[in-house]
Amino acid sequence: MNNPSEPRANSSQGAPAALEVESLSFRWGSDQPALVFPDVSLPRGEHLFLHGPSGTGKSTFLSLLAGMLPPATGTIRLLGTGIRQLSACKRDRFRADHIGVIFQQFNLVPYLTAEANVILPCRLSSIRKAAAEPTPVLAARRLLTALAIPESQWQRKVTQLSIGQQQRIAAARALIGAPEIILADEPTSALDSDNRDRFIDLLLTMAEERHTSVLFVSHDRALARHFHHQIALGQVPA
Ligand SMILES: Nc1ncnc2c1ncn2[C@@H]1O[C@H](COP(=O)(O)OP(=O)(O)OP(=O)(O)O)[C@@H](O)[C@H]1O
Repeated sequence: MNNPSEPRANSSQGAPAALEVESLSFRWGSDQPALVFPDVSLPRGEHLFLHGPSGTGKSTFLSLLAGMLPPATGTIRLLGTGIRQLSACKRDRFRADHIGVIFQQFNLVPYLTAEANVILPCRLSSIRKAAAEPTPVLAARRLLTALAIPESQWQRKVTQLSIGQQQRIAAARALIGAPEIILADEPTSALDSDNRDRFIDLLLTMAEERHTSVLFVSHDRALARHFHHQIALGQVPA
């Protein structure tokens, strides 16, 4: 393990941390137990591996961080912005501009081609579009190539692709336009070992080059060695 540790307090010359979480909890219903999450402060450009048994709330945590669920208690700041203090419209804009999310269920647009799905964030955000160099189409093709999606598949609807190919399309969509934060929920669950290693290499190389912060959720503890920090979510609530 490469010096795994709790993510440390932000230290980069007063710049806001990529991610700051304090006293966060959530309840799926009034009859459901509270999910209680650890405090996290992840500096810009660093990456964090999150693991824990099934049902401990890893996906819920990512949805809270992405501003898609309202916490019961606590605060979440992304790049210094209180995500829940934004209006719904501004929150959507913030997410589109600054966060690449890889959902466990991929959330691809079924009637769009593989290439069009990857380009989508550039249609939703002028910041992502400007950062997708030299053009969104060429940036998308470069990512598809790097993730070993054959050119013959690029113009096919995503529903016609294998599950492992769909997961790599979802990964490319999160990476395009170099968002400052990547939230990845089990992003390698459907990949064979070659494709898993290729994706982690690409993700962490891009993170290094672009100073991107990554929160990577996985059951596979063997992957933790690739990341600066790791934390575990504790017990499945009774
Ligand atoms: N949409 C939902 N409605 C009600 N309860 C939910 C919902 N999604 C998750 N839960 C509950 O919240 C708890 C945490 O679920 P979550 O999916 O966040 O865990 P997880 O650690 O990501 O699990 P896994 O590793 O199996 O993906 C579980 O008890 C689950 O039943």
